Amino acid sequence: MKTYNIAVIKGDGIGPEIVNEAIKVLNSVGVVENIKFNYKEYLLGGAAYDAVGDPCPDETIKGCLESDAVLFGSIGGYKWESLPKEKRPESGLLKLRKELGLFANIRPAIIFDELVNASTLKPEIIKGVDLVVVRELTGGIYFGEPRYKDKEKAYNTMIYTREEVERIAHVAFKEAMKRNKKVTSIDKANVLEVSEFWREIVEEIAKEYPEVELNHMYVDNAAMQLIRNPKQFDVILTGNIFGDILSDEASMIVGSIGLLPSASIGGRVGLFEPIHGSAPDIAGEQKANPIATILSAAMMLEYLNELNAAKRIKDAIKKVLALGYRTPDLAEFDAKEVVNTSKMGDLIAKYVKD
Ligand SMILES: NC(=O)C1=CN([C@@H]2O[C@H](COP(=O)(O)OP(=O)(O)OC[C@H]3O[C@@H](n4cnc5c(N)ncnc54)[C@H](O)[C@@H]3O)[C@@H](O)[C@H]2O)C=CC1
Ligand SMILES: CC(C)CC(=O)C(=O)O
Ligand SMILES: [Mg+2]
Repeated sequence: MKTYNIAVIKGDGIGPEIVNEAIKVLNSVGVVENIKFNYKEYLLGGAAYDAVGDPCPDETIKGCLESDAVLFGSIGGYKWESLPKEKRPESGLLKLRKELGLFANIRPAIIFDELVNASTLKPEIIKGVDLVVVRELTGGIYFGEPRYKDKEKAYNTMIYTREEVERIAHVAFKEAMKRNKKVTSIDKANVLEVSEFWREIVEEIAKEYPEVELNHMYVDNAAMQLIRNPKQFDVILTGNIFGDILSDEASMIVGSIGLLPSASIGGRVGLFEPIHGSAPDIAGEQKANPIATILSAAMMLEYLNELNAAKRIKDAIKKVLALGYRTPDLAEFDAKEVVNTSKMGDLIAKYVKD
């Protein structure tokens, strides 16, 4: 039997609800695939601030580094919005990503055939969508110095170094080599020097991957093209803020933000989390869709090279959707039965054994 030590960070808002379902599914698939998971919980975000006065305690960083992988829910909420920035949950998450060296965030947006009607876009536009956003995660404007705010002015700095662009470009081109060999690099090079620089370096790295077709797109056009014709994209390579925004947009192409998982890699240990936040508007109500987190657990299994177990989870999700079970976010799309967070987890945990 294989054993993995998993650092679990439930976080705030819907975080505990969705992570509980992912653990339920992992345990179920572990039984059939002979895998044991040892979970150890750590605090991050608002929960960590409330407990120890720090949104990213050293113990959490250390615990993650000592684990085989990290499973994370979400952080943030109204309660902590007026704290000084360094004490806010979001700062805790940014610090954790930086400390763990997780510079690459892989966010696949793949339509389930069972959900082709689950979009405001026409089925012919979205059927077959299979794209992945490769988002730079530890640089750009979220981290750039100087940053400043007073009553009269405020600013942030979008900065990328050569090394940062090179390494994320390699991740995107390698991803494209495993897929349809197309990279669209998204920037704002018509206005920003940092984007011009990004573009030049991406062009240089592209020479090492002659089989991959590279094109560039301005981010405003990309936001429109994602809706107009999402199937033109294979791998989207972009910076921290643009990737954050475009991946939330991409989630609505496939039906709901509650469906998109992610893997953050680049350091000694990978971290797996849904792309969405802590959804304080529905927290504690068992309304959240846990599929994004369960798919993140499947990405974690792929990272651990447990490919059969990962496939079982993805197949089980398809099966449950095909049977017409929907959480409230997808209730209006071919639902035979609307179920809560826990019931959705139960169903997926049941069908992973089939
Ligand atoms: N990685 C993380 O932990 C992230 C944390 N946040 C934080 O989360 C808090 C809320 O941020 P928002 O801008 O409202 O974004 P959000 O992603 O939490 O929620 C946006 C909307 O999507 C819905 N939603 C999100 N996840 C869902 C799910 N699994 N099932 C069904 N509906 C879902 C919410 O109910 C809400 O209406 C903030 O404090 C924000 O900073 C935001 C994004 C990422
Ligand atoms: C809350 C932020 C720190 C990040 C974010 O929105 C994301 O990673 O999707
Ligand atoms: Mg985001």
